[in-house]
Amino acid sequence: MTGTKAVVAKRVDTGSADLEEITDLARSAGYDVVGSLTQTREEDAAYGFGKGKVDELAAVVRETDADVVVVDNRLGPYQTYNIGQKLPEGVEVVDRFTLILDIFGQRAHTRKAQLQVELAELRYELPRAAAKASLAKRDERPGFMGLGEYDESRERDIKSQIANIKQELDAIADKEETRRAERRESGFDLVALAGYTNAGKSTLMRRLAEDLDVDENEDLHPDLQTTAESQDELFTTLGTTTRRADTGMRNVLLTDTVGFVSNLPHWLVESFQSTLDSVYRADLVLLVVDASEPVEEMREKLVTCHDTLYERNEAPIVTVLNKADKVDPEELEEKKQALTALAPNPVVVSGLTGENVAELCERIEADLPEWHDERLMLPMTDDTMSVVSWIHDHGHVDAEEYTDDNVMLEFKARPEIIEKARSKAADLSVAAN
Ligand SMILES: Nc1nc2c(ncn2[C@@H]2O[C@H](COP(=O)(O)OP(=O)(O)OP(=O)(O)O)[C@@H](O)[C@H]2O)c(=O)[nH]1
Ligand SMILES: [Mg+2]
Repeated sequence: MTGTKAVVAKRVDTGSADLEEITDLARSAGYDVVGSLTQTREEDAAYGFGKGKVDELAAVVRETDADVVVVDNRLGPYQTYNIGQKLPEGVEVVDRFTLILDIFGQRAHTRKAQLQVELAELRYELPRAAAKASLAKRDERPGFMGLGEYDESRERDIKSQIANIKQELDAIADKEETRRAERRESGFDLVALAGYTNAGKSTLMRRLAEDLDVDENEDLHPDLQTTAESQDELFTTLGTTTRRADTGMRNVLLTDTVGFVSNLPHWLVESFQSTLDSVYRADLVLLVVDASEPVEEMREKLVTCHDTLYERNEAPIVTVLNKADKVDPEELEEKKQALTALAPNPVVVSGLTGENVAELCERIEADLPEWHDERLMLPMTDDTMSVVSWIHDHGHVDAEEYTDDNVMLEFKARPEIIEKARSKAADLSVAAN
C-alpha cells in the first residue's frame, strides 16, 4: 500500500475538526497523506458532508491525484456510495473503521489476531451486505434476476462464518484462561499493560523485562516472546506478548497488548475480546498515558481507556504517566493535579530513559493482591527438599531452619499457594508416620 495517496476528510457538528489522529492512522496504514479537508455542519443524509463540500473534495482528489479518500466519520453504505459517485473513477472511500481494520489486517501475524480481524470485518460487512446488493441492482444490472436471492445468501454466509470464527476464538479463549490459571498456580502474578495506542506500552514492557532470561521459561509458557516492537505509529502492537518482569519479590508475568483508540464501535472492541481478556483478567493493570501531550488530550484518552475497561475489567488499575523525559517537572505536576479525578496517585516514569521505573516496580508489588505470611514445619523425608524448593519457587521465603527431623519455613505467598503448601506438608507428615 506504500505510495498510495490519500486525502483525509472530517466533518464535525460544531467547533473545528482535528485531523491529527486520522492523519496518523492513515500513515500507520501505509498511506501517503497528500491533502485534507474539513467541514463544520450537521450531517447530510445523502453525503455526510454538504453536497458542495463533496464537490470540493473531488477537486482536491483531482489536484493531488489521490487514490483514496479517508473519512474520519461513521459513513452509512449509501453515503459511502454517493461520495464515491462524485469522485474520479476508481477512487476508494474508506471510513475510520475500515482504516483501522486495514491496519489490524496488516499487523495480524498470529491465528488469533487474524481471526479477530476477520470477525470484525464480517461484523462490519453484515449490515452493509443488503445495501450493497440493492445498490448493485440499481446501478448496474437492473434486470438481473438472481440478486434478491444473492444478497440473502451473502448475509446467511456472513452469519455462518461469524459463528464459525466465534467458535474457534472461544476455544482459544478457553485455552488462554486455563493457561492463566496454570500460571497463577505456578506462583506468577499477571500484570497487563493497557492504554491508548502509542502511549509507550511496548517501550515500558522492554524496560521492565530488560534483564530477564525468558528462554528458561519458554517451554513452560509457549506464548512468551522476546520481542515487543515499539514504533512511533498507531497500533504497532496487535497480538499479545508476555515476558517475565523483575519487580522485586513477586514473580510477575507482564503482558503487552493492543492499544485503545477513541470512537470504536462496540462490535469492533468485542471482536478483540480474547486479546483484551489478558487485560480484563489480569491481577493488576498498568494504564499507560503519554504525559507529553496536552492535558486535554490526556484527559480524553484516559476517558476512552476507562470506557473500554469499565465493563469487564476485574483488576485494580495503576495509572502510569509515561514519557516524563519530554515534560518539565512543573508542567508534569500541573497535569497530575488536573487529572486527579481520573488518575488518582499516578506513577510518573520514562520507559525510554528508565527514570523512576524502580518506583513503578514498588507500586506493582504494593498493589498486587496481597501475599499472606505462613509458617510451616516440614518433617524430614525423601520428598521434603522438593517441597522446600517448590515453596521457594512459588513464594518468598523469609526464614528457613533445619534440624535433624524437621525443616521450618517462614514464607509469604498468595493464599492459593499457601493452601497448596499446607497440603504438601500434610502429605509429608503422612509419609513420615
Ligand atoms: N521520549 C519518550 N518517548 C517514548 C517513551 N516511551 C515510548 N516512547 C516513544 O513513543 C512511541 C510509541 O511507543 P510504543 O512503545 O510503541 O507505544 P505502544 O503504546 O506500545 O503503541 P502501540 O503498540 O502502537 O499501541 C515510540 O516512538 C517510542 O520510542 C518515553 O518514555 N519517552
Ligand atoms: Mg505496542
